[in-house]
Amino acid sequence: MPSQSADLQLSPQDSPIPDIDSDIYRFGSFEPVSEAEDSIISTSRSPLFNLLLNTFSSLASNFRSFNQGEKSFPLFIFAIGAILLGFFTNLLFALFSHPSEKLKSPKPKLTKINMKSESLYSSIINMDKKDLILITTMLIGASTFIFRKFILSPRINEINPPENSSKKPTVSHPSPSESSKPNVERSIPDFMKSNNKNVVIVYGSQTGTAEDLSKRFSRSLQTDFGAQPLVIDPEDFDVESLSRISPNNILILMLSTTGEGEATDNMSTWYKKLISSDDHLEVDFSTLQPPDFQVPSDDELGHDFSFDKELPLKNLTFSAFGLGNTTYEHFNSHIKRVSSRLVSLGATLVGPLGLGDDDDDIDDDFVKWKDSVSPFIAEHIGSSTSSDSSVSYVSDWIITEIDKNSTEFDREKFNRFRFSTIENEEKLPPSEIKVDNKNPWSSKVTDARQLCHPDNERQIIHVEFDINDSSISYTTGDHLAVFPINFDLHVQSLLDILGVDENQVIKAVPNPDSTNSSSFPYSYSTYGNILRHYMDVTSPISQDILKNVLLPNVISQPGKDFLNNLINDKDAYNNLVSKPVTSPGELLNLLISAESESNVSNEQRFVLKMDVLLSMLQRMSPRRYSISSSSLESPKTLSATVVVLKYKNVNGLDRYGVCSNFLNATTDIVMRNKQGVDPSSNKTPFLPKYAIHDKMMSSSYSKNTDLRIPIYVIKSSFKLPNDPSVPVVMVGPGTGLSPLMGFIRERVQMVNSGISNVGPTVLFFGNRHENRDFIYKERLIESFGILSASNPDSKMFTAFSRDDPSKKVYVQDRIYENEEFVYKLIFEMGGNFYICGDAKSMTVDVNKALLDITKRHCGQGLSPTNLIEDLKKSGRYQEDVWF
Ligand SMILES: Cc1cc2nc3c(=O)[nH]c(=O)nc-3n(C[C@H](O)[C@H](O)[C@H](O)COP(=O)(O)O)c2cc1C
Repeated sequence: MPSQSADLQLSPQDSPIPDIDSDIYRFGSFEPVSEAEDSIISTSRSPLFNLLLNTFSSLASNFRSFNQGEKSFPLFIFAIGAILLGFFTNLLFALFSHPSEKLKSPKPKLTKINMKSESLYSSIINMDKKDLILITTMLIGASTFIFRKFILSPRINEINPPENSSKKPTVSHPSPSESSKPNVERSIPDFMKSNNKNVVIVYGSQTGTAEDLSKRFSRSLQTDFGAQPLVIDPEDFDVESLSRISPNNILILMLSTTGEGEATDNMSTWYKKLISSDDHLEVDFSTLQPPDFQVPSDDELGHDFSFDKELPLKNLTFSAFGLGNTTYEHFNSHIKRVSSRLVSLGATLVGPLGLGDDDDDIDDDFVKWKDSVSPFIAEHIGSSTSSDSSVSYVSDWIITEIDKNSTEFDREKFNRFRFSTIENEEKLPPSEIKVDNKNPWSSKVTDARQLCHPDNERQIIHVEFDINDSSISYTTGDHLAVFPINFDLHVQSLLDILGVDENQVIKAVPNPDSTNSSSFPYSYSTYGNILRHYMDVTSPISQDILKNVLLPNVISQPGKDFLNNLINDKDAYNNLVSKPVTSPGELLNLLISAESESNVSNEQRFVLKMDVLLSMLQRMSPRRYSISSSSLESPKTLSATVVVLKYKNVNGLDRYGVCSNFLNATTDIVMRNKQGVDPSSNKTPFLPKYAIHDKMMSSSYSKNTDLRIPIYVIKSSFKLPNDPSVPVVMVGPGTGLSPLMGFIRERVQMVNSGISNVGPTVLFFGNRHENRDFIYKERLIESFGILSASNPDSKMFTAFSRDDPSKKVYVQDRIYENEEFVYKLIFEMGGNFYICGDAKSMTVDVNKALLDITKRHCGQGLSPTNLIEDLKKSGRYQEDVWF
């Protein structure tokens, strides 16, 4: 793969690692400075002044490095202790080691002091009481200022543990506004003004849904109401500029909730500034300090408006839609809190607050909200309705075919297998490259193998990534996000409809008239690569995109009729598109067939252009998996355990999960690269076909070429207890075993490293057949051998549901069989309980089992529901589940 070759030459040792030990030595013991420095310092300042200055600067520098995550909390406390110790030792040493001098010397006259030779003692002795009081006050004052965060808000560390932030690499994006100075490039009103926009849509999205809905909403506001919307990522703009948005314009928030009721990563800076509280779920806004909002200039406000410091968002009007899932405890809490906060700062909410539920039909929730809120928005901005709107379709992209031999062609920017949004990233050392969803790291796949018997109904695979050459770090229980490559079937059908050569170089730049402000990572690519790597060519196209993008590009009446039927009749759309999960290529072929059947003339026939196609498709979104390795055991390698998704749709056609099948295809490549054997020679070829698989398996391709896949890590709160002696009871059937495998290996590692008090580790694992899909069998047996030797209460219970057709057993049955043991570990010994896997049936059944056994064993006077509630509140009940 043509990526990162230069970066890979760098070993982690090449990266600038802060020298922690020397920091402590230097600050704590006042290591002598060089002669040159010495002369400058000693001729200009007294030793006491230097001591104070050094102490303050050491305190400040340590605090800065801790705050930026370069230093862990224990190290930081240690360093501070050493500095203060150094300060007082120097002070006491100076006073007590010169008793004779103290006795002998009368107070020297100030005019006689030779600064170069003045001792610390003499500079102290020269002070009168007032000086001492002044200096002591300064020291206390400065320390209070430096540690104000801890003094005023002692729980800040618990929310943002420095351990996590310490793993953050140096950020190479332009940082969000650190001062309240308006930065024109990061100012929403300035950007709106220069682009002539009157609606700004801000999306907070973790996996792309909110981003996609924002773009759809923007297009429909443009087409239906002649609005001039702009879709932005909050990471690129300053929240402080909201106060300057023109009262005649409108802000629309489209925010999804993630984690346990948390803000998405791209909203985290805005969120922290708006709701800077240690308890993000229950906040009394009146006690919060608002962000340092920018003061609008007179010409930014009409004569009816004024700026009010107490209500800095008084001139702001906004609408809001949240994306959430009712199965989560804190349903849509992100949008609810941000909206209430804006209102508390004076902003006005127009239309209903939309609360989309991903557990049901979030698309439907969005469409209903959009239809109800759009007239309010149009009225606020004084826009016309579609009938007299002149706007129809505006492409998001301007696409130009480029001759590879022309001077316009920039080879440096061509076809990088990288999603990077960072300029000149390849010139930076890997340790300085921040890895996140906008900037994943193409990580080397070091292992990929199938875990189930080849005849099993479904395959589960183990994939391992090497993160040694990147700034990625993880802790056990975190999640891995993977960007897949599309399989050939849908890519090829789109290339055929476009009628282009997939290797033709093209330049794709965002259309300045479009509402979409994002761009491809590199502007030069090929038709084939854009469709393979960057776009979602599998998910069905929504009704409003059919209406706003495709319909305006269809000329023939039969073509329009075909589309209008899908746009206006929800049942027709469901039957033809959503239920069969019809891909964009399949749908376009149906349109083309409809025209052919009606004998539409060649001039009238639909012709697909790349810019129209790109405006129709969603961006490729990363797929999220629980990490199945332990960071204690393998900090530089992480693994995922993935079930390969294949099924037949309502019409009996094959449907494939894009990422799981892609990862499955890598098992061949890895096996060939590792063992030099060609595994596909003796088995039926993989379906669906991936070009990368065929290319890397072809005889002309070097076996030494690394297979690299773009990934990043998402922090999770699914964690083992800090105290290793706490018992853990874990339930994880199927791939639910994934994060629990990481937990088990972590505890094995603890035992192996000599920790003698590792508490009981109990696993309930289940699958269909013991001899076909008992994944990680040998590893589990080995692990529980070690764990039970260290603690006899460490046990593994298995349930294989289809081995005995007369009696199906599931994990919850094993829990009932061992209910006393489970109750004792959780409620009598204060253990943690973990569930991982399918959120619908399995989680419900296991929760019922937990409640039942609690009822039976808790005894009179105790409420089983309260006990379970307490378990949840104290963080001892944790779920990592998927839908
Ligand atoms: C790991 C994870 C955590 C989530 N946590 C919550 C939550 O606490 N509350 C909620 O209402 N929805 C929660 N959701 C549901 C998402 O908000 C919902 O699926 C949304 O459509 C995702 O939008 P996005 O793709 O723009 O990030 C969570 C989803 C995931 C994957």
